[in-house]
Amino acid sequence: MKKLLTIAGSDSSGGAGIQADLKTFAALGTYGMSAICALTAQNTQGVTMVVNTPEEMVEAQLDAIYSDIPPDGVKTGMLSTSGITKTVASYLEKHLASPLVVDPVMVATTGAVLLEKDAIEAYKTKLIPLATLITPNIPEAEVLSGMEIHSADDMRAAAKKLSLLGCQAVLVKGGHRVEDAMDILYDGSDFHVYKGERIETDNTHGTGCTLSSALAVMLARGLSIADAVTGAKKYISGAIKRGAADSVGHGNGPVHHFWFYEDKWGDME
Ligand SMILES: Nc1ncnc2c1ncn2[C@@H]1O[C@H](COP(=O)(O)OP(=O)(O)O)[C@@H](O)[C@H]1O
Ligand SMILES: Cc1ncc(COP(=O)(O)O)c(N)n1
Repeated sequence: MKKLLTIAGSDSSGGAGIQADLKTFAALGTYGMSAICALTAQNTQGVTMVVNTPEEMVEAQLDAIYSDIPPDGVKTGMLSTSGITKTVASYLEKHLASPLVVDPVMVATTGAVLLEKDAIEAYKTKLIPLATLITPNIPEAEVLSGMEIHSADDMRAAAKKLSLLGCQAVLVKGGHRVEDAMDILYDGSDFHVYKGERIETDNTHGTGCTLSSALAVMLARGLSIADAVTGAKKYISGAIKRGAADSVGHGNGPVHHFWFYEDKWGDME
């Protein structure tokens, strides 16, 4: 059994962050672990409070995990501050022995800021160079690359530019483009285009977290980066479709993970 680690923030409403990551790991048949970098008081309508984890506690969680259960795959999500981003990067630089997916979470679907501005430099110089794959959405790719993205060609150019930061591959996610849900991967030599059917729904809370967790699972299982994206995209599309059919909360509802085994177990109502 593969063992997966998420280094991210907690979402009290269970739709994004650590909770989405652990649900994804479980649904895909792996053992999930977590190092919590921030607590958010959050629901489908917004974030009302954030408490950051002390940096020594972030390191203590990582030590507890790595000294006993070294993970086969790792993902990072909300790291909140420059200090936490640097702590995670310097720990992984010494201990990482598996694929790493970096989801550079900056803003929640509901609009709340989840990363302090001065952490961008630490992402670019310390964390991203360690990554197998980074998964910015369009606004995040704009911040990290310093260029505006209006077209698929711009997505390609940004992906190529971001790969120069030293990661192996870049997936620019197109969920924020109104007309489609097309993602573009640059794997260091070639571009791969993943065309998704756009599902009409506001229930997209947790899409990025879920996709990056599924990617970490696929990479831990030894798939190529291009095949890992195909697999993870299939998982997130199913989860968005199921979330669209069964709303939770009063705002941007979450995606649902039980679609993956619903045929077998039913929805247990
Ligand atoms: N309405 C949608 N229909 C289909 N796929 C979507 C939709 N919204 C997002 N996706 C897909 O979900 C994944 C996460 O993308 P995105 O929402 O852009 O990330 P983030 O949550 O980081 O903003 C991508 O593969 C994207 O194409
Ligand atoms: C703790 C936490 N981490 C990440 C996100 C981003 O979520 P999304 O997947 O919707 O971009 C979030 N809203 N909360």
